[in-house]
Order: sequence, then structure tokens, then C-alpha cells
Amino acid sequence: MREVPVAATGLLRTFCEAGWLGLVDFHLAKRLGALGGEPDPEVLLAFALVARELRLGSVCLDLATAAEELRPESEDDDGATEQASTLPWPAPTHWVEAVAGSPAVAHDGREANRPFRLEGTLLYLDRYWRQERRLAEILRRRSLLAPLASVSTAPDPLPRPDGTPQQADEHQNAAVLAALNHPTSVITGGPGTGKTTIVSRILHALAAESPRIALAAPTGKAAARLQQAVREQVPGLGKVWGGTIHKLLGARPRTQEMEFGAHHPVPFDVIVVDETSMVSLELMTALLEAVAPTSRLVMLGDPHQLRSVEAGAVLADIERADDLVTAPGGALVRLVHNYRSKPDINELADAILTGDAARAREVVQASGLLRFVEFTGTADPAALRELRHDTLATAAAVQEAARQGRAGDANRALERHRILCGHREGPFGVTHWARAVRSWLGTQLDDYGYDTRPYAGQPLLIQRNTDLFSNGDTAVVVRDDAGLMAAVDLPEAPLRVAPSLLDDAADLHAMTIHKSQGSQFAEVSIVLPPPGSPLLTRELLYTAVTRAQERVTLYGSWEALAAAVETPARRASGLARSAD
Ligand SMILES: Nc1ncnc2c1ncn2[C@@H]1O[C@H](COP(=O)(O)OP(=O)(O)OP(=O)(O)O)[C@@H](O)[C@H]1O
Repeated sequence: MREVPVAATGLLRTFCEAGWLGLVDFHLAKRLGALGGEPDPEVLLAFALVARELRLGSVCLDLATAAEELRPESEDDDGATEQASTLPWPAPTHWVEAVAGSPAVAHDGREANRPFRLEGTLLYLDRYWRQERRLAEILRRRSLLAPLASVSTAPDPLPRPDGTPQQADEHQNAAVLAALNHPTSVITGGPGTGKTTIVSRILHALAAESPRIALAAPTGKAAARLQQAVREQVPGLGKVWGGTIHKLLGARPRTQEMEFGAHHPVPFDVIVVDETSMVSLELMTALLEAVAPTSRLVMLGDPHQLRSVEAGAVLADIERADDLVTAPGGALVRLVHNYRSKPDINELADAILTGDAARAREVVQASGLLRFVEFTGTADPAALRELRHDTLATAAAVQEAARQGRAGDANRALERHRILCGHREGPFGVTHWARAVRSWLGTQLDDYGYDTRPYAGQPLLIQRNTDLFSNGDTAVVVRDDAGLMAAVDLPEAPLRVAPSLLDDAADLHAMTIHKSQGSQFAEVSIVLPPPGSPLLTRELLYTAVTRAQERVTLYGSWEALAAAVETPARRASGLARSAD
């Protein structure tokens, strides 16, 4: 049963009952409405929807398009289809006027401290409007800075880790030049397009200046990986700081305070930010505040991937807008060639990005490396022949290495194949698929997953941060002289800890697509959400498909595939409006 606030009546109650509003949205709107002296139910509805949109990742609510674009939230995270319902949406023009007239709303003609802010037809919580404006202001100001250099020929690529030379790539050269010449550079590209390779090339070229370098990312894991890659590729670089963006800013635990900011910039000459697509508006604004105009800022990421869980899709907005990062102070370069994945996977990713569902289907049907298996949610996943084959081959290899105490090999074997689901619960969800696969593997392999105790070959997903490991790190339980130990997969070497330290880790026989961001596997099995699921979006499918290097198997329906390809994730913001 959906929870409907007892105090909700009339219009707000109707929207709560239909699944458009949650408890928190209702209460926040009521409270801010009461503080601002606003009794009109249509205006309160707008306030509640702003709160809901923030929760779902949008910075603001577009009153003009809300009735067409918003969808009810799924009651549970199980893919259950919501019934479409007809709701008494206020007429847009009248709605905008009513909101503009509210004493709780500031706008162009009425500058004041109010909880909400109306900008055209976009309604914001004032705090986010201010952040967005500040972010745009800083980026535009940095774009006006003079270039840092006028290098016209990109330095030669470094040899690849295996010693083979890099192929000439004009986009990569342009990206290196962008970072060498400009105070702000934004380098976008999908997995395997050379972002990490380019960071090494840039830092190698700057090494003679002995700059103070910081490598930051939204997660500790991503930062550690980048640091490790740079250390390997540019051995003579000296000390390089690496860590999360929060850490870079000197965030104090449990408070909103940061040590570094506009008046006390971070003490680095070069600041590289990886996985920028996962950075929220709030964090990005805090970061930009703390970067001195004299520092070189290089932001990398894939704007087509799933975005930050918090509000804001800043990287995608920067790429879409034509006035945020521009010459002379800024440059934006897109890398296109994926050197890591097989061409068929790149072709499917392309079809998804261009929203071409028919082509996506053709590509899947024509390829020997892309498979489609009909799954309607009724069959036992462990009865699917393709899945049995893939999971058994991987689990057997992981188990063999784990039994012999070869922790590094066990972790590498785990990356052979991964099941990725959109949902957590229900017949299309991680819990169900992981349990089904583990039980079946237990019938095929000796001493595998038979009860809740640790076993050699057990794959784990860490879900909290400690000084030793981070949320999102993976581990395999291995047997060594001390008995069973969990070997956490860290960039430099596996870290062995007692399995009891990880007793809150999740079973890694399947994981959500969200959690898989930043990782790649040789083969991926994707469990598509069912048709009608609000999770079926282009970003979700693109993120899942691009995790694979060699082979993709899709489990679901063609209808779900088409729906995902045709549905861009909806994230409202005002940042890229000028480009629309
Ligand atoms: N110009 C090139 N010629 C040949 N190989 C390349 C070239 N650029 C990158 N590669 C190789 O492609 C692979 C992917 O590169 P890299 O890790 O830099 O990409 P990435 O964009 O950082 O990927 P991800 O975001 O998935 O980590 C690496 O093995 C790298 O050596």
C-alpha cells in the first residue's frame, strides 16, 4: 500500500495517491508553504513537485511541461508497472501566474529571500537556483581568463603499458592541447576512449614545471584507479595527491563545512577531476569555488552515463550549453573512439545514444557477440541456458584461484562476467537473480554458497567506506594459510581482511547498473527492467552496455529494449537552457 499523508486533502491528496508525490514532498511543501504564507493548493502542488524532482535528481521543475513529462514513481523498486492515471494538472499559464504571485516565491520582478525561485517557467528551491547561478558564473568567468600557453602541436603519446605504441587520434591530441593551453578543459568520452591515457600524457607534458597535482573523483575507488594508472604511465612525476572531491575540499565529517573555498583555494596547480558525470550540482559548485583562477582544471567524464544520485547533471549540461566552457579560457573536447570494447558493442552503444531503437535491434540481431534472451519475469533465471554457461565458467575460475590462495587471479576472474540489473527487487532485480544463480552454482560446484558462512570463491560487494576500502570495492573470499580471508580488489594489490569485517557486504552474483559505473567486465548479462518501469532509460541501458568489452547478453523483451533506447532520462536544470 502506498503511504499517503493523513493530513493530505484535495489536490495534493490526489497526487499522493496516484504516486506522483511522497510523504517528504508533501510535508516539505506544506511547511515551506506555511512559512511563506501560501494556502493555494495548486501552488503547494508545485512546491511538492519541486521537492520530488530534487529527490529524483532534477534541480528544478518546469511548470510548462510537468503534466506531459513527469511520471509516477514506482511504489517499490521491483519493476511493477504503474497504472497511467488522469490527474487534474493545473493549466500551465495559469499555474505559472499563480506560482509567481505566491509570497513564498522570488522572481525577476521580486528579488527577495524566499524559499522558492521562479525563473521563466522553471521553479527552484532558492538554494539550488543560487548554486546553479554561481556555477554558471564561475565557469563563464574562467572562460574569460587568458590562455595558459599556446602549444599548437600535441606532445607525442606515451607508449601503452604493454609497450606498444598508441594510434594517432586527433580527438585525443585536441584534448591534450585543450588541457595544456586552457585554465578550464572538459574532456568527455565513453569508456575506453582514452581519458586516463590522456591524463598521463597531460601530466607528463607538464612535469617539467613541477606542478602540485591533485587527482580527484567522486569515489575513492575511481580516484585510486586514476592515481595508479598515472603512477604506472608517468613514473617520474613525483608526489601526486589523490582522493575524493570531498577530501580535496577538506570536508569535515557530519557537517556541511569545507576547509577550502573561494577565499581559501585548494593548494594545487593542476586539478584533474575524473568521473565528473557523477558529481552533483552542489559538490561541483563547491569544487569550482575552491579552484583558484590560476589553477589548471581538467574535468573528465562520460555525460551519457547515469548521473549523480543527488540533484544535477552538470557534465551533461556543460556539454549541451554553448556558453559555459568557451574560449579563450576554456575548451571542450569529445573523445570518440573506444579502444577497449569490440566494435559490435560500440555500435550498439551508438544506436542507443542516437535513440535509434530499430538500429539497436538490428545491431543485436546481426552480431555474434550480442545476444538477446526473452525473459518475461516468470522463468527461474538459473534455468536460462546462456546464463548457466556464463556464470558457471566465471564462478569455477574464481573458485579455483580462491582455493589456491591466488587473490589477484580470483579478483581478475570475477571480472570475466557480471550480471547487471536495473532494479534491486522483484523478478528483474539483483536480489532475485543473485540468489537464483548462487543456489544453482551450489548444485554445480563443491562447497559453493551452501549457507550463510563464507566460502572460497565467494564474491562480495562492499557497501561502506572505511580507511582501508571504499563503497563499491569488490572482494573474493580466498583460502590461505590463515584460513578463509576476504581479498579486497584494490588498485595496487589485493588487501586481505577477515571475512567477518565484510559481513555487511552484498552478494556479488549480480549488481545494479548504478553500482557498476566506473567498472568494466569482459562479458555482461543485462537484465532489462520490464516495459513500463520508470528505470527504462537510455542512460541506464548505455551505462550497462558500455560496461562490456567482449560480449553482451540482454535478458528481457524487445519492447523494453526499444522503450529504454527511446527514453532519455529526464533531468531538469536551467544550466543548458541557452542551448535548447
Ligand atoms: N590512441 C590510442 N591507441 C591505442 N590504444 C589506446 C589509445 N588510447 C587509449 N588506448 C588504450 O585503450 C584502453 C582504454 O584507455 P583508457 O583507460 O585511457 O580509457 P578511459 O577513457 O579512461 O576508459 P575508462 O573510462 O573506461 O577507464 C587502454 O588500454 C589504452 O591503453
